[in-house]
Amino acid sequence: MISLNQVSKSFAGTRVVDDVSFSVPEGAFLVLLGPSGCGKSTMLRMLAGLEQPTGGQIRFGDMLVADGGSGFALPPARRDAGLVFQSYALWPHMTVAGNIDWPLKVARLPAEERRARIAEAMEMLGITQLAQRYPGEISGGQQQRVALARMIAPRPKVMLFDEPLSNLDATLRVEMRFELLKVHAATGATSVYVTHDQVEAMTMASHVAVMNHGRIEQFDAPERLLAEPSSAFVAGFVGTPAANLIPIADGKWLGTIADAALPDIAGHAMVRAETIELADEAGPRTVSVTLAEVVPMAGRRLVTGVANGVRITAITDSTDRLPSNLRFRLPPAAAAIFDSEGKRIS
Ligand SMILES: Nc1ncnc2c1ncn2[C@@H]1O[C@H](COP(=O)(O)OP(=O)(O)OP(=O)(O)O)[C@@H](O)[C@H]1O
Repeated sequence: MISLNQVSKSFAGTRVVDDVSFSVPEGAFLVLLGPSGCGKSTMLRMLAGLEQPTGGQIRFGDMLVADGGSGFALPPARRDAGLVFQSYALWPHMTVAGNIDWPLKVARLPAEERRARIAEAMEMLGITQLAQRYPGEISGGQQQRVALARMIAPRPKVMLFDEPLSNLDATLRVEMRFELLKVHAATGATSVYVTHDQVEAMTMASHVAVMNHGRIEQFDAPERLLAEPSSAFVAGFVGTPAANLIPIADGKWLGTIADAALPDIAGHAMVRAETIELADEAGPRTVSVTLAEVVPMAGRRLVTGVANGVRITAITDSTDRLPSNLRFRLPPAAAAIFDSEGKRIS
């Protein structure tokens, strides 16, 4: 339903979005995931119509909304798209109901229809009892619910979210993820959600576009990013904990521990934390490490050690004794191999 064809964006000659193409079906929940500065907000702003691409086309269904080549851009108000930011941007002098009513007024809907839509949106976000309060009289989490209600009231076909939960505390953030998905499912809209938080992406998305330096590293279902990362960047960015990327050279782990199973190249081997064992004694594929940290996680422990300056994380049971001379035993085969440019080769 949303499709991008070779979309690029430059600011003063610097490309911040570089040749991006993908499409998602109607009703998808697409997450644009990547580190700060990778171009995800710029992508979202181009979808909203707040920025114009310098190259390529954006379509919502059959409707062309922007074409960098010809300079065509459908104005934001005619894209049937709603946008929610990190800052709630509510009108402080209007009540909750007034804020939600505002886009409906702008769209010149009849008063009765407006009243019904406000009630419906407040009901969906569980804020009916706040209708007559002012933004200054409600909490941050409630303000974000009002911002969401205001966005869905006009029933947009496309919902755009720019890190909408990052101002909320951790508990509220988890709760709001669920609320947001409920709203997404109830409206049937196609959503695009920007975040740098991979947990958010993994728990919410139907499709994820992992971005790095303005390009899409991988466009896939969340579980595929974990199971089959297409680059070292993706492997190191997703997962809790992310997989280890251990340098290899000349068929040796860390350039020092020979292993016939390793290819004779310089690059990185992906090794999942749960496949590393703790060892008391030296043996095949064991690496001496200096203990760096031990972190409890869901009844188990993440044990991180450093070997040759490389941090390696293993998962152990909480009851396992940590050897005084800590060693990690690497698995017989790496889960993936990446070349020196980070491209997956096996
Ligand atoms: N209006 C602008 N003029 C010039 N450069 C810009 C403009 N907007 C964004 N940029 C640059 O484009 C790059 C991508 O920015 P963008 O905000 O899209 O990244 P992001 O991935 O959303 O990062 P963050 O998570 O920090 O918001 C950055 O280097 C940024 O400085």
